[in-house]
Amino acid sequence: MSTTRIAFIGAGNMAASLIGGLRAQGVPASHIRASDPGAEQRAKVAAEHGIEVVESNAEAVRDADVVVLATKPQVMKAVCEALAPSLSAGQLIVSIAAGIPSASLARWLGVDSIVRCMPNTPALLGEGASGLYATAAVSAEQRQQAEQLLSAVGIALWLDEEKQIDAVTAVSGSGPAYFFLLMEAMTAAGEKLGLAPDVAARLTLQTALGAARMAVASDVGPDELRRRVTSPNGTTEAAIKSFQGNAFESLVEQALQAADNRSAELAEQLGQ
Ligand SMILES: NC(=O)C1=CN([C@@H]2O[C@H](COP(=O)(O)OP(=O)(O)OC[C@H]3O[C@@H](n4cnc5c(N)ncnc54)[C@H](O)[C@@H]3O)[C@@H](O)[C@H]2O)C=CC1
Ligand SMILES: O=C(O)[C@@H]1CCC=N1
Repeated sequence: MSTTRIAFIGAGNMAASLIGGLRAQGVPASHIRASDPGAEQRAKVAAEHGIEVVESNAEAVRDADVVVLATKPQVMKAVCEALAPSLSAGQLIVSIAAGIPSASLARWLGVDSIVRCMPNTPALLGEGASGLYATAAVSAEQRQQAEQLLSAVGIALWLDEEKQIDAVTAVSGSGPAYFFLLMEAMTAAGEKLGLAPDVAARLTLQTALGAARMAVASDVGPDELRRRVTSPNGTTEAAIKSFQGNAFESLVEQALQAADNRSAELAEQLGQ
């Protein structure tokens, strides 16, 4: 990783999270370059992370070992077709775009070595969770390069089938937003119960942090940790009964299914 040169095509939210995580892990600014058409975005990411952010995608990929495609899925075809003539042999393509199949990327770019991955924004703090899938043409060394890139910013798990990327998108790619939604809802409910807004917010955030840290550190699963909070006939039981009476698990399953479906739909719509 220390000598690998990485180019990010698109310097938006997810790219900035990855860049921030890599910089925090000690990857030198001189080894990371990004491109983005937005002047404000270029200035922001350059200032925040001390890296060069250029307007031209072709310039960004010059001398890069790894090219990370980090634009929205909707512009990926145009971006790849315009970028194809600027790529060099041996460069590894890593796409973080939701939905877009590796076969489409390979066709648009004229490149076979593609790693599709689905990271998430906590990468910014080194707490990311990514699933990775490599096409058959990706060499062992390139697999290692991709894994090093993503494991520098959190956990990185290989998948056997490309289709599983849709499920990873539903669980961890979009997942931070589900927890943020729960935090928003708990804070609002705490306020309704009479807490000052900042008190409700701080208690909610610290509880989320504490619960996540406990779940990660514990040798028992979240089900047992939940049981330990739940006194018979107590307050937690009342709340959990209310959640379950309102089909909480089924709600979560339906939400993740919707994300998985949307990922497949993006592939159908945008992968042609
Ligand atoms: N935001 C998230 O939590 C996650 C996003 N992703 C994927 O990451 C990709 C980027 O998503 P975000 O960062 O959220 O979007 P974003 O909109 O914040 O970033 C996209 C960036 O691409 C730039 N861009 C547009 N056209 C371009 C072009 N022709 N050449 C170069 N750059 C161009 C935009 O100016 C923008 O800054 C998407 O494909 C998304 O599916 C994956 C995992 C999580
Ligand atoms: O919402 C999206 O489509 C992207 C992919 C996963 C998280 N954000």
